Amino acid sequence: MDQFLNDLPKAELHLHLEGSLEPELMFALAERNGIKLSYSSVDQLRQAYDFENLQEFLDLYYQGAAVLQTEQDFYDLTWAYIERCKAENILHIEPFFDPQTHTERGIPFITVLNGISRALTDAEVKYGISSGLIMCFLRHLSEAEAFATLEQAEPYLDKIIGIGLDSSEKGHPPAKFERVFAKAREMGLLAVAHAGEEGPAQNVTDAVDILKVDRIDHGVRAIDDPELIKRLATEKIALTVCPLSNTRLKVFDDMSQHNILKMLEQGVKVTVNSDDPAYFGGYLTANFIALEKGLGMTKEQAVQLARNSFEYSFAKPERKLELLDFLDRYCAL
Ligand code: HPA
Ligand SMILES: [Zn+2]
Repeated sequence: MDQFLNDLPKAELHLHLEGSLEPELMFALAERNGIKLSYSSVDQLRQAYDFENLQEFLDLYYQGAAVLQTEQDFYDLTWAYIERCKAENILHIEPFFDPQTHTERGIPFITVLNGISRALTDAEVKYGISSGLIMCFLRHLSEAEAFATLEQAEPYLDKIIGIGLDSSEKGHPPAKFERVFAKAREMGLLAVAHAGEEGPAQNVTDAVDILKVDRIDHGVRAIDDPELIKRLATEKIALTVCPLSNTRLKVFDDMSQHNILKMLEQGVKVTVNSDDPAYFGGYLTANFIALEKGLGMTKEQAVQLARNSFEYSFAKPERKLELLDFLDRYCAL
């Protein structure tokens, strides 16, 4: 089954590039850039990845991102993730990046964007992996700062397909970003938002009604509102669920408690994703394997989850058909 899940053609729709920064690369970049880390070794750093909640993770995640300085650093970060995609038969990706994490430290927006998008172009040319890049606003920062970030992105909209909303959900509800999401949608960008990860089901409803998102990131707390679950299913508003992230951040005590398969049975368009794999103990295949081990996910359910990842991706219609065809042919083997 592990090999079947690894080779299963799939897309990843919820992956923070900064969250794919492995400790080894963090140390290498720190050395390259003459930065002193507050951990003495890769092992010591890994041991610190023991989180009680989202905020404890975010504190380390922002600290780690400080080693990213040059365009080449952002290229190397992105390329390391693409090599994992190649190894796991991930054929389409829609990764997130957090420009404000970098611009706040004085790294120019264009340095970040160029490094990432050059790697995404190489992924297409070298491996045929298609992609769409999503720029996230940090919700603990102000609306004005989100507007300033959107303005910085404006000359480069050919390199960005959509906007997202991440960071601390508690205390920063979707409504805070209503106007900036409206502006971004007017500019032709698609929209997603983290909602219902640590926050209530109401945040999922508000992300749909107020931010008018095309997809919800996490969304697992929607289960608390049966009417919302029905609505997500009938309106085909997909959720990008991240099982290992949810157990590592104690959204669920144990994988056996996870509700992804329950939502799948209820007709919700759920997908599997890794979120921040360098911090949460595994990439996309590891998340599928965790569902098999912890929840008894069947092959048929795995295929449906992979199918959803293509169907609810933002890939162009021709590419979507091609991706679904890869999946059909794999299943016919
Ligand atoms: O899971 C997450 N939630 C919110 N913000 C994040 N930024 C990276 N990962 C996450
Ligand atoms: Zn996330």
